[in-house]
Amino acid sequence: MSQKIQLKLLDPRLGRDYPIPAYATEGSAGLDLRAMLDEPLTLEPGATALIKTGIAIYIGDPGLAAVILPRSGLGHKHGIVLGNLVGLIDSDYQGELMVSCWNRGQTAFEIAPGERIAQLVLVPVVRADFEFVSDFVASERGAGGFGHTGRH
Ligand SMILES: O=c1ccn([C@H]2C[C@H](O)[C@@H](COP(=O)(O)OP(=O)(O)OP(=O)(O)O)O2)c(=O)[nH]1
Ligand SMILES: [Mg+2]
Repeated sequence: MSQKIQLKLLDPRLGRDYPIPAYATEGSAGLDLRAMLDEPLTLEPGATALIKTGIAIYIGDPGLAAVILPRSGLGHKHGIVLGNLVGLIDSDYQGELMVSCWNRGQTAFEIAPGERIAQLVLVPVVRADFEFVSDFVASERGAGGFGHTGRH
């Protein structure tokens, strides 16, 4: 399924020096986001940096949102994940998409200008229309959680 989403290119290097945002394959769920840095950035172990992506999107529909997720190769091999673990992009956000890059690894990692550092996934959203009650109809689980059903 696809959906028209407005996108602004905020950095002139996109479409000139680096490809404009595009899905890598027909089946890709994620759209890679690039680090619009002016020079290489070394992320020391444990360090976090907020990195511009050079793009803004306006989702516009409250029934949709986007999430920013780590790229698996960077996360698994180099420890480069997100400082907020997952980024949530509200449907009414119109600012530049920012990526909080966190080096959770043991070695420094250099991010090159234009490098693909994370990915954006559009997701459906169901917003709650709360009905305030004082009791719930009993369920099988009740209030049991956090390992209540055992390990194996
Ligand atoms: O990784 C991220 C996470 C968020 N955002 C933008 C889009 C999102 O709609 C907005 C607010 O994010 P969130 O609600 O998660 O942050 P907050 O700390 O609650 O800020 P706010 O008070 O602005 O809602 O920041 C990003 O660009 N990148
Ligand atoms: Mg918020």
